[in-house]
Formats: sequence, structure tokens, C-alpha cells
Amino acid sequence: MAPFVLPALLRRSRAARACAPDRLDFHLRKRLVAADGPVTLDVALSLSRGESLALLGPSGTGKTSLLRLLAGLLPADDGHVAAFGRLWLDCAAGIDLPARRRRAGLVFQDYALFPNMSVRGNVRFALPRGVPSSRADQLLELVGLAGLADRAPGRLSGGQQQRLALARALAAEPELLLLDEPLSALDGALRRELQEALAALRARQRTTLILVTHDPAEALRLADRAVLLEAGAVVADGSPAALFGADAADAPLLLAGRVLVCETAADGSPRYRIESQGRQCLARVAPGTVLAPGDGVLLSAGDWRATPLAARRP
Ligand SMILES: Nc1ncnc2c1ncn2[C@@H]1O[C@H](COP(=O)(O)OP(=O)(O)OP(=O)(O)O)[C@@H](O)[C@H]1O
Repeated sequence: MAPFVLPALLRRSRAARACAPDRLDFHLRKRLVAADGPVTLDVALSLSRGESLALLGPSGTGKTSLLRLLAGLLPADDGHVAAFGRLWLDCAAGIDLPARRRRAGLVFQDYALFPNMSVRGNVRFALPRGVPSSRADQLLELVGLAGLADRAPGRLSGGQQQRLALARALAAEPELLLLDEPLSALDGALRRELQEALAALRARQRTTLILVTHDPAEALRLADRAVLLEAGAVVADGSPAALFGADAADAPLLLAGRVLVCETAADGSPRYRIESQGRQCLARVAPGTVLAPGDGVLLSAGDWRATPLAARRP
């Protein structure tokens, strides 16, 4: 056998061996181009069926890209995804299932609803063949939209659109539910209610969940495990309580840091590159706050917000 074929075969068999019926096992690599230069996303994780993982990290670190890679919406440079007994991706073996053949449901930050269909139509469209259309109404009930089933999505509020996007993702009965800040547009009580509905649903269907959140309290409520990404790599992996402290529901983790430089995000808002504990991250600031290089800040690991130290003094 030609020597160059051997590594590819070995890699393929490693991916194929990882293909256990009750596990999601992946290693994905992708070169991303950030505003301040290229970053290589390189993440390997293994989850059991029904596990819920919260993905946290500073803005621009690759969280959304990782969800898109898993869903098959972004091509990987290298790696594999072995999902519940099936290879969705094995770059070494040339296997790359298209998004529609992966049993992954992704709820985007911008919802991606069909504007020409009613609320009910959006959910019905996603039902697998053979599932009665009454299932759409059950799901709309679950997310509190039963009364708006005939409305066009364009006439829903941001929070209602977010709930519709969630119902549509659930309709497809995914084995892997990928949620990109799914509840960020919802206010307190409703957010709590949907968090509970999601937790109950997960327990009932054993759906594996990966959710991007900036909210440690949400990670504590919805996730068994939290992973912190920085510059495309996993820097912490453990239980949310161990990572953020059991009282994270009230106070996000605060780290002392120092401003290195101010950058401009894609939406034109300022982002500050902060150095904290030997690492760097990008953080937002409250409107009107101006920081200079060298300023001391407190960095909230929950929403990656930097607050000038002086402003926090009593
Ligand atoms: N297809 C692509 N090719 C190359 N680079 C990309 C691609 N898509 C996104 N990027 C870059 O990858 C970086 C990470 O983006 P991503 O949206 O994954 O970060 P994030 O951690 O989800 O950020 P946020 O918390 O702000 O949503 C960004 O700098 C983005 O410009």
C-alpha cells in the first residue's frame, strides 16, 4: 500500500471507531478570518446522548462557527463528526453529509423564518414525513404561540419569532439541537418558562443539546456541562457550577483585567481587547464608556462586558 494512503485510512478508522450509537464525538478544524487576523478553530468534544452542553466564550471566538460546522452549514477544513452511530463527516474519507441529512436542528440568532408562511406553516414545514400536522399545534402550545398560529412571522415580536424558531427546530425531531443564544430576546418570566420547557423536553426525548449562551445562570439551568472557548480552542470544560460558582445565577464570574487596545466590531460598536490572567478576549462596554490602553477593568465572564474599575468603587 502506498505510504501516503495509510494515515488517511488510520484517521478514517479512528472516526469510524468513534461512531457509538449513544454518543456524539467530533473533532473539527476550521481556519476563521477574524478582524484581527486568522484564528484556527480546533475543537474536539465527546457528548453522551441527552447531554446538554453550554458553549461560552468571548465574542468572535468561534462559537457560532462551531454550531454551523456541526450542522453542515459551514465546510470544515479537517476533522470528523460521529453522531449517534452515523458518520456525518469524515474529511479523511471524503464523507460529508449535507445539512438536510444530518439530524441536527439549529436555531439561528436571526431566526431564519419563512416569511411567506404562517406561524403554523413554518412549524408544519419542518415536521418529518408521517408525523400528523396536529404536532405543529402542540409545539406552538409548548412555546406559547398557539394563539398566533395564523399570523405571518413578520408580524411577531423578536421574542415571539425566537420562540417560533425554537418550535420549528423541535418539529424536525433532531437528535442534536443546536441553539445559538436562543432565548436572548426574551424577558425574564418568559425566558424562565422556556428554559423549563426546554429542560423538560430534553429529559423526555433525550435530545442532545449544545447551546451558545453568555448567561452563566442559563448554563446552570439548562446544561450539565459548560465549555469555555477562547480564540478557537477549549480552555475550560466542566460542570457549570464548577466553572462559574454555584451562585452564578446571581453574579457572573468577575475577573480583573487590563485594556490592551480598542477595536471596532462589525456592527461599528467598540470592543476592547482585554488581557486577564495571561489570556486575551474581546469585551463590550456599556454605551458611553470610553477606556484607554492600560486601564484596569473588571471583566464579567457572563456577558463579556468590561467595567472600568473606578466605576465599581463604592
Ligand atoms: N465562513 C467563514 N470563514 C472564515 N471566517 C469566518 C467565517 N464565518 C465567520 N468567520 C469569522 O470567524 C470569527 C468567529 O465568528 P463566530 O460568529 O463563530 O464567533 P462567536 O464566538 O459566535 O461570536 P459572537 O459571540 O459575537 O456571536 C469571526 O471573526 C468571523 O468573522
